[in-house]
Amino acid sequence: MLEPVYELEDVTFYYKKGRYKANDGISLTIYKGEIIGILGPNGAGKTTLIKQMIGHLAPTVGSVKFQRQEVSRNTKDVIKQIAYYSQETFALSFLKTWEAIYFTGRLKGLSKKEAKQQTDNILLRLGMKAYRNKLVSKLSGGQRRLISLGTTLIGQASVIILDEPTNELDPLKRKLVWEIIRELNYKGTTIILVTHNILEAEKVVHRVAVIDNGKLLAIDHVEKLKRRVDQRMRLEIYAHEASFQKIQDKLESFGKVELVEDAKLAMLIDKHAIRPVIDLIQDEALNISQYSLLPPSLEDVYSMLQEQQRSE
Ligand SMILES: Nc1ncnc2c1ncn2[C@@H]1O[C@H](COP(=O)(O)OP(=O)(O)OP(=O)(O)O)[C@@H](O)[C@H]1O
Repeated sequence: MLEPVYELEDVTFYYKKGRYKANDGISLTIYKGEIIGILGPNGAGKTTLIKQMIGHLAPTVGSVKFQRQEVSRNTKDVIKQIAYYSQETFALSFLKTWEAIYFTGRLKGLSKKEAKQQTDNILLRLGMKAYRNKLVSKLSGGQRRLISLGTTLIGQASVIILDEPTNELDPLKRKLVWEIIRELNYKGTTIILVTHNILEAEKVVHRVAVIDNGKLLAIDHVEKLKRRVDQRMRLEIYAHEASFQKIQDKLESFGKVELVEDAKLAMLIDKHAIRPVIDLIQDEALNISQYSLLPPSLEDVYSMLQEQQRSE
């Protein structure tokens, strides 16, 4: 039986004395032991939603329950059971790295011995043992984010909310953080993950909630969401920037062509349109250096949902 951890019903939140609606009728359930990704563009309302889940904000309308308790009425109790990693500047910069983690553990109620043991393990796991006596203020931005993550990990909460945990990290450290997230989940921790890094998150999350304009556009398992676009393929085209416009004009009638990286365009095409599209891009005048056809990704689902919402 799936056990609900969070139950959100019709959550609506207004900023600026009721003039700005940041969350609009969001209903969803988060279950014990899952990794759920909350995806959405800047300003979609993700952080506002999370703030209501940890009791920093109370919903204007609707209800947010954590293990059947209304969060806004039991915030002290609820907050003890959750660890939250935010994007905000790390407040403990005046401490040494081990102190920042250790004292957070003590504040969470750990004994001296337990806090010390967990601090040592966390520093080791984060690859930060060599920096244990360095002031947090003297660390690089990425290292500081790791220590901030360390303060989230100490205390071993059963529910962890991570807001952009891989921001500012180099590829190796990002990989480490995804590994740690998987390990925590393997041990039973429920993980709620807010991220823009869809490509990386796709490999880790079980379910995804897509939010845009304050509204929940979809919530489902990654594979089920992908089935919504499985009659299509993703075409990636590498070309010189000077040819982008020509390529976009030529392929316009088959779908939206997006610039995804410096020299890369991508589009979703119906399976029956593959042959005519491939014929078109053979044109030497387009200066295409390489192209590939791939199965659709979570990113494609995400773009499709946004497009659908905007055209409604
Ligand atoms: N304190 C505030 N006062 C007024 N409006 C706010 C406040 N905080 C956020 N907003 C507005 O509410 C909307 C949702 O913001 P929110 O921070 O929840 O989005 P987000 O999805 O977390 O964005 P990002 O990915 O950029 O962090 C935005 O349009 C934002 O401008």
